[in-house]
Amino acid sequence: MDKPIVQVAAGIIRNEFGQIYLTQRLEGQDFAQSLEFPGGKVEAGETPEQALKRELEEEIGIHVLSAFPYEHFCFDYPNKTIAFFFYLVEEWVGEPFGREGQEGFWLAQSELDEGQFPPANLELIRKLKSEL
Ligand SMILES: Nc1nc2c([nH]c(=O)n2[C@@H]2O[C@H](COP(=O)(O)OP(=O)(O)OP(=O)(O)O)[C@@H](O)[C@H]2O)c(=O)[nH]1
Ligand SMILES: [Mg+2]
Repeated sequence: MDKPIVQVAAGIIRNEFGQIYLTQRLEGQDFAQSLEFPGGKVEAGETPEQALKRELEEEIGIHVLSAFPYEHFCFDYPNKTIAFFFYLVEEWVGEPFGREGQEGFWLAQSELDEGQFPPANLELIRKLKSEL
């Protein structure tokens, strides 16, 4: 059987100090405990940008004012293929926090460590670090 293709929209939320807001995936989720860029699955009838805005409200309680496409790629996991839409978010209202009980924190872009993220994030983290 063909693997399902899931679309995921996530935000690279960067503040005026060049820090990025990350959250830790919860116990019971896939890749529990690994770090992630907040976001989630695009639902039927949504554009990736609409999904991004909804997910960032739900997961970290911010209202996104503008988001720019940063990277789009597909990654094959054993059980599914994920089509990722990563956005750079530098304008929002509210202070992000782990609204679903997950840990959240700011980290300097230079301190990102690809080893702490799911494998799909490898090239993205390298790109973010290479741009400094
Ligand atoms: N949000 C996010 N998901 C990622 C990243 N990297 C990565 O491999 N993923 C994978 O992409 C999928 C995202 O789905 P999710 O679990 O966040 O979906 P969701 O928020 O809609 O949650 P739900 O399905 O529990 O309601 C997961 O399989 C997750 O492991 C990332 O940086 N951010
Ligand atoms: Mg999510």
